[in-house]
Amino acid sequence: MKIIVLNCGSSSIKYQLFDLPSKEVLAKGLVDKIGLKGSLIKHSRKDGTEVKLEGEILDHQIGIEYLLGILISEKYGSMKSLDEIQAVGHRVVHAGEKFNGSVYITPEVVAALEECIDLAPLHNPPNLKGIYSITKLLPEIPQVGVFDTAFHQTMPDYVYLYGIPYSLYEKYKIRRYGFHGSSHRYVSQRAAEMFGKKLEELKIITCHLGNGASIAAIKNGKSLDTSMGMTPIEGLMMGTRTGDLDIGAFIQIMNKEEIDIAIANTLVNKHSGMLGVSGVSSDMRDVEHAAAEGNARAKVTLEMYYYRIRKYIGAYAAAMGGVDVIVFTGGVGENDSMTRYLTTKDMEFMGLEFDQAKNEGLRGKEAILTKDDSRIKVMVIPTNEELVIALDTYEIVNSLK
Ligand SMILES: Nc1ncnc2c1ncn2[C@@H]1O[C@H](COP(=O)(O)OP(=O)(O)O)[C@@H](O)[C@H]1O
Ligand SMILES: CC(=O)OP(=O)(O)O
Ligand SMILES: [Mg+2]
Repeated sequence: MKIIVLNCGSSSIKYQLFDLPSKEVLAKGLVDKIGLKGSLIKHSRKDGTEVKLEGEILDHQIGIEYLLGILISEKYGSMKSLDEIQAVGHRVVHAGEKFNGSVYITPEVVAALEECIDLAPLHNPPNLKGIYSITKLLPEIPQVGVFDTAFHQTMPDYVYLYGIPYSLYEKYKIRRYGFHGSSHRYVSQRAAEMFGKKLEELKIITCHLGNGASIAAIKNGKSLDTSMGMTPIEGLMMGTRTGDLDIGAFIQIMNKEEIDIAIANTLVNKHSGMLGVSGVSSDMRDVEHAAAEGNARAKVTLEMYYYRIRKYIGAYAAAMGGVDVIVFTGGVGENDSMTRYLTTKDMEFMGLEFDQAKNEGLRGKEAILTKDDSRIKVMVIPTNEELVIALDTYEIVNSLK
């Protein structure tokens, strides 16, 4: 069965064409700078054929028309006709309290996701544009929604409630939801396989460190807690997002700078985090480079970044009454040996014996980074959110038959 996986962001679409059940990726690519100057598609096929096409891509639907065109083109395509596509799976960031798993998309599901726009104003609108576009372009094809929030719906009420008047939760569903659920789910399952134990018997801390970053405490296979909250701003310091911030400080900033809600939102989402503190970049490699050249603000940015992760690891170990595995994933977690070392060193007191020889220089592949007799294992597991989406889509579409 051929399945397209779409991850529609505000100005980009990441896509992959899967063959299931073989799990083979037949093609993948990125439509970038949608609605901006210099929009383009980068596409690559299983056999290594690559192509970069520039064109006017004014909106998501045009972007999807382009990518479908490439998928069936004679020169770069992987299919003879669009009739070969049997399902489309979408990453949708926010599904509120309605869904604790992936679902077949119906008009009712679309309406429920539209209701979540206020909870994720930056993410849900482009995700929905992907669904609207496929509904128009391929109306007969079943679509499945795979939600970032779904995996964390197991969090108990004392974890997800904020200390605000309860009526605000009742009226507006203001509570913690958590994100990156497909990634936390995937790497925790892989960690159990690599450990050779059942997921239901393990206490796992998963650190998803990409541009957006979150940590989860997964006890007996269920998400107990995660660092992101109602929005993907809470928790770790990220590329451009603040992470945890005193609301009093935020009110002061709005007051002193005389900024409105829209600007304040941009400030905490796009101009903060590593970019805001360092003044250099939101990209870990650039900040590390600047720090190595002696840039003091870049150095303190890195220290802040590592420290927050350590603090959450300690908190989650206590919350779960112990930890068996700590997993690193996402662009930073998979590639950056310095981050892995500085966030887990000196933890012998809790039974973690880090092995720097195994860590140094390791990039983008599965590995265990602790000494063989270390009670707690530290692992690197490259995430694969697209595969999770493809597998869920496959299962749901098969169950419809
Ligand atoms: N070799 C590397 N060393 C350090 N950081 C890296 C490396 N490769 C990628 N990164 C970092 O990973 C981050 C992007 O993570 P990624 O998971 O790809 O992002 P996204 O959340 O957009 O999917 C960037 O901060 C980037 O600097
Ligand atoms: C929810 C979220 O933070 O997603 P991303 O990491 O893709 O920005
Ligand atoms: Mg990612």
